[in-house]
Amino acid sequence: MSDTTRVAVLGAGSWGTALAAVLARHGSDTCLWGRDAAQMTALAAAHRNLRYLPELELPDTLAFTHDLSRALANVDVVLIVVPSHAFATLLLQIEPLLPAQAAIAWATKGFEPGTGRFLHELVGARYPGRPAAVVTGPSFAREVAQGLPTALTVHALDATFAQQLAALLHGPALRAYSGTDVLGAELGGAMKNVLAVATGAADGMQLGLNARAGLITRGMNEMLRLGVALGAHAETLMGLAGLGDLVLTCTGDLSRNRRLGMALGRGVPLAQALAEIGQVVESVLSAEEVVRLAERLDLDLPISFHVRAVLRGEMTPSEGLRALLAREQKPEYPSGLFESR
Ligand SMILES: NC(=O)C1=CN([C@@H]2O[C@H](COP(=O)(O)OP(=O)(O)OC[C@H]3O[C@@H](n4cnc5c(N)ncnc54)[C@H](OP(=O)(O)O)[C@@H]3O)[C@@H](O)[C@H]2O)C=CC1
Ligand SMILES: O=C(CO)COP(=O)(O)O
Repeated sequence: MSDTTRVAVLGAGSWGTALAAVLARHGSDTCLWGRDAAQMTALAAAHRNLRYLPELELPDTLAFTHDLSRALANVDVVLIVVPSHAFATLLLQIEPLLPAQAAIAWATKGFEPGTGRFLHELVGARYPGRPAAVVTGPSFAREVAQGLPTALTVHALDATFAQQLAALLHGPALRAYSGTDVLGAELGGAMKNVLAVATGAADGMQLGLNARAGLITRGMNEMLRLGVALGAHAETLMGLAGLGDLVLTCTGDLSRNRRLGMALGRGVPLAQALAEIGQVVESVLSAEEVVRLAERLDLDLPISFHVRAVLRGEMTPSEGLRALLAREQKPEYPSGLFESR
């Protein structure tokens, strides 16, 4: 990459806006793209994202556009931050516009809906051989926007690219680590959203702190079981991309997935809870894909399974909880660490 890296951030929601501001502040030549022309004009005029992140004053050096070809002209790196349901379509849209050498990164947490495919699989299939990286870790956009200390991690098969992208993000209040376990990093970020619905629901039902800790720990076990079976490295899942983000999302009320669980636990219908949150809540789609992957591998992931059932409206949170508590008594690790069924 040249001295000043040109980055296009695609997706002008809360996380795309926060990441674009960080990149611009830390010296990258950054352009933020959003699909809504009126919103992008308003953003450029106010130098704030009044809809998604009103508290953040955006740096003067950040450019804005709703024109994809303008956003992608001569870029070194494209960073995709749209919700997972929009990811595949956007990959298709950028194909004719992306410079041949540009690297592809994403901070989206989720899967391709309906297939269980990871986002790196979509990127790899469409752009074989390109440097590709996922940016993940425990990071509420609002806290990053406020300049509060945050640790992120960037994983790419190409360690040099992971390190280069981490260096672009890294700054006084943002520690960016790097690694090469793309699958593990993606799985952690997607699965913690599903597990946060469970802890949120328990908290919404006022089941206490013991229940919360039990669900987080047994949820971590599910993440490890599925991750290791898929080929993830356990240490990735025990790090920022897994445990770190699981703890944040299961305990932090800024989490939309936790808030969804809390609302469901209080008896609020799903549609009403989603409307009140008013932003993307990835667990609704990810729960389907986590269970799909587990079934493919013949793994029993009871918390994830019951979250999916509650999100499908097949059972209430209290029925889900009763079913979890009624499971047979057994050793904590029946067939060795991370391999229990
Ligand atoms: N917010 C956070 O703290 C973090 C979020 N993430 C992840 O980042 C991803 C994006 O989340 P976040 O920014 O929070 O979501 P928000 O709900 O804040 O914003 C979603 C953004 O995506 C845009 N969008 C929706 N559909 C499309 C589409 N089809 N094409 C283009 N743009 C689209 C929306 O545009 P419009 O306004 O026009 O609808 C909006 O700008 C998610 O996968 C999330 O899990 C990861 C880490 C932290
Ligand atoms: O991924 C996040 C923090 O790391 C944001 O979590 P929510 O999507 O639940 O708000």
